[in-house]
Amino acid sequence: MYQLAPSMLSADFNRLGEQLALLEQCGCQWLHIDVMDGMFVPSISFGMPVISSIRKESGLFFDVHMMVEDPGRYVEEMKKSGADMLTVHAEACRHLDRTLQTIHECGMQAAVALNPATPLNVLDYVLDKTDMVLLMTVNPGFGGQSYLSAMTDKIRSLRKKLDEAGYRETSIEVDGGINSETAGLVLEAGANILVAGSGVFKGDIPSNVAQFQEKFNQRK
Ligand SMILES: O=C(CO)[C@@H](O)[C@H](O)COP(=O)(O)O
Ligand SMILES: [Fe+2]
Repeated sequence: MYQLAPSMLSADFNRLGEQLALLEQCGCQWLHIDVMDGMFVPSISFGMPVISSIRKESGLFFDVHMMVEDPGRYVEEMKKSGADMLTVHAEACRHLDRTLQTIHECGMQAAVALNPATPLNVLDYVLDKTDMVLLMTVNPGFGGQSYLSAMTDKIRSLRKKLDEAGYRETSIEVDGGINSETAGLVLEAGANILVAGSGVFKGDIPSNVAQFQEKFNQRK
């Protein structure tokens, strides 16, 4: 399954409802929502009130990326706000296994995010509780950065690791610097969920989305 997950951080917040509706009209199914606390990453973005508000109108699958220290504190509230999947950073969790378990108990899908410099072996004992792994392909905190080329090998190694461990169904999401040029590289390496902020919202949204869909179609 391939999915484009447009990152709301790059949307025009004056026209948020309109732009989210347009994504659905273009055939998108996912929305990537970056929650930043000014501690785990330097920026502060948005939180529960914004998510609850867009949930009232949107049928998109809410893929919430928690760039927050100790994200286990917010699992229940995120569920109430309308999150479908909660992604927590391994670097931000003192008890990663427990946090993943709580996310499942609250009825959401659970994902683990890794910063570019974090090794894959932190996943070794939590794969049975992980529906998706998010590999950061830039350092987290800001949209509009360039793809780190060293991440292509990391994606490939993760796909191999998941295959060898019998987790062929686990998704690999990549986040940061993904556009119609880098999309081919990450798909070839084994990613199947592509987050794109500027790659979707900068310029003409329908034609940007169509370019990603074409890349997916070429691989089917
Ligand atoms: O999590 C983050 C940034 O920390 C991302 O989800 C960005 O929003 C991606 O933006 P682009 O690199 O695609 O512009
Ligand atoms: Fe993100």
